[in-house]
Amino acid sequence: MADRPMVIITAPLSNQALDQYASYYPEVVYAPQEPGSDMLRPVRRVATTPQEAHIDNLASAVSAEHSRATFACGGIIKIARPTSPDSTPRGESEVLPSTHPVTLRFGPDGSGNVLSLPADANSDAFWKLLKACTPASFGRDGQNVLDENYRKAGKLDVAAFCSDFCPYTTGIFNIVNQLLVPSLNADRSVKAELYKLNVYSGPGGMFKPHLDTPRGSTQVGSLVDSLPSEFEGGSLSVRHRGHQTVFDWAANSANSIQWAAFYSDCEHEVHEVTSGNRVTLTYNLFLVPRTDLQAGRPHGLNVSAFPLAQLLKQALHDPRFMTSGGELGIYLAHRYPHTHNELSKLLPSCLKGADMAAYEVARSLKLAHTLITTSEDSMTAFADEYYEESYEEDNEGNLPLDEEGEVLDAYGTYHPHLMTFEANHEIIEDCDRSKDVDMGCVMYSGRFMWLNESTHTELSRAGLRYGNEAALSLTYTSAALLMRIPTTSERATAGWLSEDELLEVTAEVADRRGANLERQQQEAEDWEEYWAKRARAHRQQRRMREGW
Ligand SMILES: O=C(O)CCC(=O)C(=O)O
Ligand SMILES: [Fe+2]
Repeated sequence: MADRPMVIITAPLSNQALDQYASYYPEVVYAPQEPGSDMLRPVRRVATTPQEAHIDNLASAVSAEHSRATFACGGIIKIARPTSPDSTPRGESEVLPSTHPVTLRFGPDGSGNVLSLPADANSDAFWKLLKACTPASFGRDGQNVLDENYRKAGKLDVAAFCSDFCPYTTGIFNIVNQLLVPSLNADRSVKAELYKLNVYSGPGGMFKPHLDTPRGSTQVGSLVDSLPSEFEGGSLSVRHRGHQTVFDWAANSANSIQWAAFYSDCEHEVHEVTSGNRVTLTYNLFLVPRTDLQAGRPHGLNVSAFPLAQLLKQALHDPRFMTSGGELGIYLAHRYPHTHNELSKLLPSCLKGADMAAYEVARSLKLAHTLITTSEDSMTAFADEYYEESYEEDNEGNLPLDEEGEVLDAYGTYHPHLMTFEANHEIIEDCDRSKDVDMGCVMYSGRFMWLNESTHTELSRAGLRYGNEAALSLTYTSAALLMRIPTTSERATAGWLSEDELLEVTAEVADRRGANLERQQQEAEDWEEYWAKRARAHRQQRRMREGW
């Protein structure tokens, strides 16, 4: 096949699949998928054509954006105690921000009792707080459950307490805003809404791995403030795409407020509190329109300065890049809450970090683009149904299929969303191309190239089942951005290429096609056999993973 399938980065390969694969791509370098794993994956392919060089460059720009993406941040604010200046070393108090002790009022009407933290854990006021708390439930399989093996904590709902601690005045909020909402799009900001007071008491207080249940489509994250109250243990681990940040607050717990903020799609857990009381305020972080813009103030980022934008531009100018057009795909770094079939409504306004950067790049280059869901859970049922009805007739053979008609990529890996994508295409067949983006669908062109891998299926499995509240109608989904790359002739019309460049590449392609026809046929047969084998292995893996 002269046109080798152009999918560049995808799921790991098993050793078994390697031999066959290597005969087609001898230039690939393989490395273990993770330390100790016997699964290997291609990590570097030496580009042999201009087309491959563009794809390599774009892929590394995407991975750089993703790895830089900040998913959690945190800090400390000392409690200044004017009555006992010695409790805070001099030099330190000058450098670190400080605040006053925190006053809590709680009780049925939020005002019956008063507790000022820090306080003696054996004091009456402290005991009253512990007594006022009720056991904290969490969401499991759509139900609110109390299970002390999964979460052992007390809680006060927001209506049952008030406090004079404010994340806005202490500066926490500004940091969260700067770090978690990149200033790409100057008309957005984040707002914190107080959610609960929790007490994790030692020994035993903890909350096992979970994702915070999204409480609205604009929720982007959570903020936890640990109030001054001494405890041991109780560290908070936050994970995202194989990276982990641990917030260990025990050492400074007695006399400071310590905080952490993280994106909603980060799995996190509170490790066991071994002694003392870990008292926290939790806030939900929502995206809101920014209101502090000043007329004439420069805002917004120059998107064309992104490496991805520059490289993509170069590629579009090159007549040898994706000659017959296609879809360039980027799996998003974050997951987003959405209701079924409503992804396009909620996104892109909620896109975060690297995802937003990629989206803005597509937009600024005026490439048709869309966001598709890639979560198996929500979409396979739809895809299967579609397949039953009409997939076979509609498929032109552009994508490799296994014996069951599942869509595979060039490495034989099953991508459920490709099927979904087909289905979308069918449904919007008659619609106006210019409306594709609004409708959340894209014309199917038969060519997909992925610039990165989807890692979400492996990560945060707990998040699918455990939330901090029973899930309502919202769930998290993995998603991908697809950009439609125009064919060379479309690019010539749009001014990306000159007529001469176009003629040159058209002649080149015609020559190559003629000379290689016979070899193409042989290779196509080999590929078909390879895909069928790979699909069998993949299905077996899936069955094993899902315990069929
Ligand atoms: O207390 C913490 O550090 C985190 C609590 C938490 O994950 C939650 O309330 O959902
Ligand atoms: Fe949580």
